[in-house]
Amino acid sequence: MFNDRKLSGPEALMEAQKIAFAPILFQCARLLRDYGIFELIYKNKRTGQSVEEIAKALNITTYAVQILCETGYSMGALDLKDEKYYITTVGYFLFTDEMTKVNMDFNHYVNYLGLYNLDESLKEQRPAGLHETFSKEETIYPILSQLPSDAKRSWFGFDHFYSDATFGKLIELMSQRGIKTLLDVGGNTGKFAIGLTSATTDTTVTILDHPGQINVALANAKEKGLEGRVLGEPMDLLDHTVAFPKGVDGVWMSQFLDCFGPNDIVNLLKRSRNALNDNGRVYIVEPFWDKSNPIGSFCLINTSPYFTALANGKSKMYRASEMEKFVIQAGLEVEEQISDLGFNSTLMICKKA
Ligand SMILES: C[S@@+](CC[C@H](N)C(=O)[O-])C[C@H]1O[C@@H](n2cnc3c(N)ncnc32)[C@H](O)[C@@H]1O
Repeated sequence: MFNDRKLSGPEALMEAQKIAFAPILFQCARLLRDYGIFELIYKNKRTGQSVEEIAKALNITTYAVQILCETGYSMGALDLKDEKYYITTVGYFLFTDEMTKVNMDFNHYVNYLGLYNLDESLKEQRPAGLHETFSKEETIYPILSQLPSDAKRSWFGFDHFYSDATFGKLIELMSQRGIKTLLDVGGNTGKFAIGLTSATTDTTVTILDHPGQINVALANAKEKGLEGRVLGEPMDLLDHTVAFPKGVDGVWMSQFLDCFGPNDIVNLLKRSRNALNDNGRVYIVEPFWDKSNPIGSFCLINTSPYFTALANGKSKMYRASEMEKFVIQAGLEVEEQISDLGFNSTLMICKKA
């Protein structure tokens, strides 16, 4: 998928340099965006902008403009002709594309410093980057709502960008299934629970998550007049001795199982199976990277090291074929798979085997 084009030796060596200098390109691209340089050059796309014009318009030094624009030129985001900078399509996407923006913010504010500790994280199977930057907790999840404001905004921005893109279609699908009782495991700030209960008259959704997230979800539900239909049970979902509430029509897990390693996934699926009534189903929503387009696969594969260094040291973005094995190990079987939901997501509907 990624290596179809044959490169000449010099082209391959240039690609290798882009990787070797990736952190520098990344930081310069971010500041070209955040200082408004890309936008200014775009607005003056016919005439181009000199270093002096950019420095004057944005009230920054000519030295800063030179440093950032020269790196911008080297990465293919800017063109330089007759001492004037012009924006390229890559530069245009770097400051206008929403996916690029959430990825960049997530990588800067959440991942950048902690990724320095990827080595120990991999060897010691713990999020050493989290421990060096934000918290000594075992995983990032209990402290999500206490992260520094930029990190918190970027984490939730990243999470919501990818799940919001699927929720419209998923709510439409799920509201037609006649579900009365649903557990939303890892329901986060309640976006799906609120969406589904708003689209139906008799569905009740119980969110299982850390207390910080449940409090936010219940407050959000109350604001929409949905108290009593969106409920919450705070729990540490990694404590596999605690059963989920039983006799439900469905267990919903959206962008949740990728937060765990294989053993925990199988245990969570077993507990989900035990919660179902006879006709109940487990609904898994994941952006599997083997079911995605090349841009989606690239983003998903490169999200995995965040799980290693910052989130928990054990999990990753999975392939659908890996998840199918976990489903079988938990005594379930895949009844139906619906792909191409929003941003490369797949809904896997599972019943008791
Ligand atoms: C990536 S978010 C997914 C949120 C939401 N389902 C969505 O589709 O956007 C994972 C959620 O799982 C929760 N979570 C992860 N590990 C947990 C644990 N051990 N106990 C309780 N909640 C946990 C997190 O707090 C977070 O709300």
